[in-house]
Amino acid sequence: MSESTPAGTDARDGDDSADAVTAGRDGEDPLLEVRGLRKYYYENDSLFDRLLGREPTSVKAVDGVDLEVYQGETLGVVGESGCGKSTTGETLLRLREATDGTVRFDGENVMEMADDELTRFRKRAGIVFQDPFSSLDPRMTVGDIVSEGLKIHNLPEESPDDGRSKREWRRERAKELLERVGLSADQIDRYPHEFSGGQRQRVGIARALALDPEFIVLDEPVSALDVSVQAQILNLLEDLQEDFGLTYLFIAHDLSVVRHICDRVAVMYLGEVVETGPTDAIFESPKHPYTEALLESVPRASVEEQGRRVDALSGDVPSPRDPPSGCHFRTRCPKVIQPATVDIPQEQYRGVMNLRDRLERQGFTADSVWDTLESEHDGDDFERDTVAFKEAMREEFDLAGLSGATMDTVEDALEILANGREEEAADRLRSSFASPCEEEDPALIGGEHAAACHLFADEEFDRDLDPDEVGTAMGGMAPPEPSAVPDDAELDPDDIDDIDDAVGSDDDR
Ligand SMILES: Nc1ncnc2c1ncn2[C@@H]1O[C@H](COP(=O)(O)OP(=O)(O)OP(=O)(O)O)[C@@H](O)[C@H]1O
Repeated sequence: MSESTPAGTDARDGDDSADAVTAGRDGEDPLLEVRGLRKYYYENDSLFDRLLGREPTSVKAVDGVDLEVYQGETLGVVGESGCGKSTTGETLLRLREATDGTVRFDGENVMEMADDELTRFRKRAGIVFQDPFSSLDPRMTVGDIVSEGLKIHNLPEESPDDGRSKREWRRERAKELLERVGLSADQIDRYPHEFSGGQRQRVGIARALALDPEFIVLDEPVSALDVSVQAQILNLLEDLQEDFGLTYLFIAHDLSVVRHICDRVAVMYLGEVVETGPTDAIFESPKHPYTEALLESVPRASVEEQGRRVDALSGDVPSPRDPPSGCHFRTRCPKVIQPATVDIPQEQYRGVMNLRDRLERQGFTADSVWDTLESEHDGDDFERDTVAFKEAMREEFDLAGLSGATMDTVEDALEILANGREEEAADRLRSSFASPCEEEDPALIGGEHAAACHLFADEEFDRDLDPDEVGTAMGGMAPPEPSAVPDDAELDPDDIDDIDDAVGSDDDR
């Protein structure tokens, strides 16, 4: 795949997708509009690599993202680590050059901005980074850190009328900003190491505010902080938004944080937006199985709730060096669609697909199973027993209890695998169990609350799915239902209010 792949060449960039993402606030143009954003990193791409005959590999960190953020709102971007959230934030600010796509800010194409235009954009759009420990230069005082942007932009343009030098003006401005974020002006000459994590993040926020921006990317601004300090920083961000009319893109992996600060949410998985909608809709009736699984993974407060917690997101996010074909989530999706010829319990279909994925993409070998069986064997004379091998595999992949032709195919594949022919075993499973989810990357459809999932591929979300169309293809599954929402996720709004009173208490100063 080349860097120059034009936007609009795959299913995700089709008309449906465009309709979905433009269905924002009625008649209002977004402050920030992102279309078909791609950022691929290239590895093994140096002259040295080429001399050694190594093929360059692309890491599709962001792969066709559409977003819009309206004036004064907070759009949350959530997803597990490695889904491309930070790369999206940094690329849309042009801190990284995009591989493809457009970003419009207040109607201007950011990707085409040069020199003065780009400088003006950088004043209007800022960023707060996740890690308050590494994002502040330890050799600079907080005053210099906060006023650095002013200096770079040569502000103030004219010397102040009151006789102060530009430097003195910047120092005063830094003091005002420190106070505005809940620190003391007296702390201006201190160094980052003299501050707590929460205080450092306040410094990072003051730095982002220095140029009077309209739009700020908040890249996991509270993830590195204790929960009580998180609430204080979230309150501060909300106050600042109100006072200065700020617009935020708020990146987080923690849905409980997003719920209380975001107006709308975009859920990312492996470089793509898989669901987007108003925050309440996302929490109360998630549509995408990935969003449902993320919600299930939100820590519950009460012991009772913890008992109900399920390990909804098993396995790791696949590598963006080799994303799965079709729907990227299909290798972990509990609702992956069965082909029309198969109708087995969904857990077992998931098990078959897990085995296939391990064989096809994760280098799973029969030898590793034999080694385990040997290590569990008591006596000296271990003999390879295919029956024991198949039994172990059935247990590992939830394959017990199958019957008929499905069982025959699985048993066949396990027999082939036991003989060390991994590729052939995968082929056997693929020929009978390939899912429609593997074929095409689903488009983001559904208007204001949109999802990219084959379960909804051709229809509006609120209709009943036609059983003839998906019928056995869904393995007897009902169409997705709204998930229970953990109302008591870690940050209760009441907690935030309570903690608000504590802002300014000694523990964070
Ligand atoms: N400079 C780089 N070179 C190669 N790959 C990269 C580079 N930067 C990021 N990546 C990869 O791109 C993918 C997306 O990374 P990104 O940091 O945007 O994800 P994220 O969702 O923000 O995760 P996190 O919450 O861990 O920061 C990851 O697989 C990451 O390893």
